[in-house]
Amino acid sequence: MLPFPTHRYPTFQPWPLPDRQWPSRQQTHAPIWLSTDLRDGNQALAEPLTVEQKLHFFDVLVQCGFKEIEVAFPAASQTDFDFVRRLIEDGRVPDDVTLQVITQSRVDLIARTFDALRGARRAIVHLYNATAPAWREMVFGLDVAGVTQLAVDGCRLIRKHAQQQPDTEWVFQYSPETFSATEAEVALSVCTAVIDCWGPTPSKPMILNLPATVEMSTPNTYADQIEWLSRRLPHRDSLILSVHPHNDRGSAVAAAELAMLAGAERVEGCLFGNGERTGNVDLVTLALNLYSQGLAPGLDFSDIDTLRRQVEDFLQLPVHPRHPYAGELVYTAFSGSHQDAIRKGLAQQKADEPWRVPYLPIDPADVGRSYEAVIRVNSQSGKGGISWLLERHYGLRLPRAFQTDLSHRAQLAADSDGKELEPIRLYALFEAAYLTPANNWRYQAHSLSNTANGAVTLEVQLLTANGPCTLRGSGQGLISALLDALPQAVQVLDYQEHALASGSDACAICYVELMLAAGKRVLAAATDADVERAALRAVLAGLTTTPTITSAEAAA
Ligand SMILES: CC(=O)SCCNC(=O)CCNC(=O)[C@H](O)C(C)(C)COP(=O)(O)OP(=O)(O)OC[C@H]1O[C@@H](n2cnc3c(N)ncnc32)[C@H](O)[C@@H]1OP(=O)(O)O
Ligand SMILES: CC(C)C(=O)C(=O)O
Repeated sequence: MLPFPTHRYPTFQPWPLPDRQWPSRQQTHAPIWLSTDLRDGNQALAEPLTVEQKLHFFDVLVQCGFKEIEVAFPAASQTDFDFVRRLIEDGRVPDDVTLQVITQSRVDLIARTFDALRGARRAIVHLYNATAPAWREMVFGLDVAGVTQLAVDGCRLIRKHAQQQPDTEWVFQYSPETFSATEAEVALSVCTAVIDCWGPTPSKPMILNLPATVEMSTPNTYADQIEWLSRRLPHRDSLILSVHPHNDRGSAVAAAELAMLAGAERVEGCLFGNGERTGNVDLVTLALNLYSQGLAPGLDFSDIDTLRRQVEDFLQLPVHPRHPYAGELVYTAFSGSHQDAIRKGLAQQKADEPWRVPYLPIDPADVGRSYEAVIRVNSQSGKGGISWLLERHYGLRLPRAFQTDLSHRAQLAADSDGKELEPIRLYALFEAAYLTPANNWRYQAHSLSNTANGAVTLEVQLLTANGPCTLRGSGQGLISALLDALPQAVQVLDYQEHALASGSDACAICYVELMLAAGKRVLAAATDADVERAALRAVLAGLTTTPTITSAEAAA
């Protein structure tokens, strides 16, 4: 890289718009969407789609709810031409969907474009030519008047062909390609010439599409360009102002959003941001950004995973795991404090109230994602996430001391495994630490009877290494009777129980935190179909099991 890149990359000069209005506007509705997956997206593939693939992709786009779909550059290849014919001849275009095709301003290409569209109910013919200085000088060898003439000639020719096929409802679209790199006055004069040539009316508007063919500047600068032009264009009420942002600087979505505030009524882009170089603007992100602000996007992405897989399959390109809304990892929290907040948020979120769950911009369920994927555990995770997973998958509602203790065990396991801990692994850690007594004697049976003074007496049969043995005690309840029966001094610091999901053999779980002799704190648990047995077995399991918590952990 150059130490001083000033001369190689001159700073982009914004168009002058000191009284810009767009920063204080708010988006109130979705734009008209145009999917150019089958044209701009397709032209960016190493292996462009076949007719069959395009047909399938077209159906997917229709299912998403697109009403305008740029399906081809029909004059570019036989495949594109045949595809347009198949759509029309096989009657595959729903009545509320309009086909769009693109052409350069060349006599033969325009003629072939109209041949491809013969018999279409309604079609948008999209004419483009670049207008920015580098393209004028290096590509066309033309001055401003020359590129203006190229556009006007194309417009006239399109009108002539349209008149020859009067059964189709024609819509004209013009793009000053490289608009955002064009000088303000040049963009205005070329667009004005084309508008005057076509003669749109409010009832028969034309589409004026203003591409950021190469993203040249910050999104606010693009928005200024859109507002600057929008205010000066003739016949503004007869124009549908459209934008077509590319993502060279990684800010195409922001550029489209600000452009809409600045007056754009229509957005052209691709699913998941496919397209030339760094891609076209991602329509999924744009639409779901609107959705997350309470605006109906008019596109349906309620099964985002299926859509993502379909598109990956068509394009043979992966969608990044962190792609907004659609990536495999975007509804997943690994880090402890995020997991804790999400778990608390999900527990408190009510179905019919505004979405407030921390760290999740939308409810994953709205796009068909499951809650299971929200929290995953690795060495960066804390007790909140671990508890949430054990609750989701095994119905365990861990008391706080267990959460803290198990999270330390999980940290050690994650460090030594060197990978994510699945719920089954977490349960195994829980089982080994608290459910599996490390002592060599086992509960066999018990009997509990009430005494006249409201107390209870308890008899517990154990099987020890030396044979059967019976413990006897009495107290105000089951646990105090058991403590009375035990030969050693034991204190129960915490006792909690809850029912487990029906259908399992074990229908209750008891958790105990015990204080043994010499200040040793122990955690133990037991599951059982009978809650009394679960309680007794939990305390008995704790007497010699290894799980201990340090005083620092206990304080936490
Ligand atoms: C930004 C965009 O995405 S615009 C859309 C771009 N999409 C595509 O190009 C995909 C399909 N294109 C193609 O298959 C081919 O380019 C074709 C079939 C359209 C044309 O092919 P060819 O004529 O063989 O060649 P090629 O593309 O190299 O032609 C460039 C010529 O077109 C001219 N040209 C480029 N754009 C335009 C335009 N909008 N209007 C008129 N002429 C144009 C160039 O100046 C150049 O002219 P020259 O040959 O006199 O120097
Ligand atoms: C022709 C236009 C709309 C285009 O594809 C672009 O500028 O990227």
